[in-house]
Amino acid sequence: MNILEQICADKRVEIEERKKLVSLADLQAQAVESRPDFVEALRATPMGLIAEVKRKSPSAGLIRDPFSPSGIARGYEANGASAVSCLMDHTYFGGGAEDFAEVREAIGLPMLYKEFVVDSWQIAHAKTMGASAVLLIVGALTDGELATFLKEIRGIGLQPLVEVHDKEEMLRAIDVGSDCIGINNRNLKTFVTTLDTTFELAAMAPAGCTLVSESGIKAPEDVVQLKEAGAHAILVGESLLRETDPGVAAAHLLSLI
Ligand SMILES: O=C(O)c1ccccc1NCC(=O)[C@H](O)[C@H](O)COP(=O)(O)O
Repeated sequence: MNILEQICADKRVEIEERKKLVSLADLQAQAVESRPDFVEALRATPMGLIAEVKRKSPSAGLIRDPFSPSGIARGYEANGASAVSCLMDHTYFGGGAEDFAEVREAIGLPMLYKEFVVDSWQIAHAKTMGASAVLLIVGALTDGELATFLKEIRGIGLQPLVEVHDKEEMLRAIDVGSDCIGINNRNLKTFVTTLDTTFELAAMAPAGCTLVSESGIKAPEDVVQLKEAGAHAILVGESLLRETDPGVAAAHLLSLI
């Protein structure tokens, strides 16, 4: 089993346990305020920045300690981020609902529910948490699951960010009608990370689609190259979180755009 399969297998068990405490119907019955538009925010500047809040990852290990989700997110907001991605997974990324709620309270930017979605429960949960967008990883889903989850996310007024890593996944994302596609430069099976993934796949994105380049983005020059390749936005975590002031690092990353 590769790491993505392992995370998703564990996630299915976790969600079954969580459903025993809060059912899908309970989540769907909760009244929720509408949240700011994620895609509109990404398209409002020459290069949208989705800045990530995560403590650790399987590829990088511990990234930042001590860790203040709200402090980091406020820094991102003050320094030009368009949206914040918050990791929901605790086991592998050290995140969770507490981090998401803390960030939600601290900032007004749209938030991405960055999770390994394998069950409709998570989509309803994203809405109750105040997310604007939900990640769907094509490599972790069947075509049927992808279509169902995409419809459910849109049906409750949220926006799907559909993540791909190769040509076949890009075609699957397009076939199902994705209009916001994230090209992950990291192979989630091997952890090999190269911006060439975006350079190779960007031209496949349909006209009108919002294109996000994800992972391994470190320097202002990377951002210029990704924009030239057709990316409208970038998703960045580790390179910001390893700096003393992640907000200032975010501003620097966008400094050549
Ligand atoms: O990053 C990992 O190790 C990882 C492993 C398995 C599944 C997902 C994983 N990462 C998710 C991401 O791709 C990143 O959190 C995101 O794109 C930001 O990447 P980076 O700027 O390189 O932190």
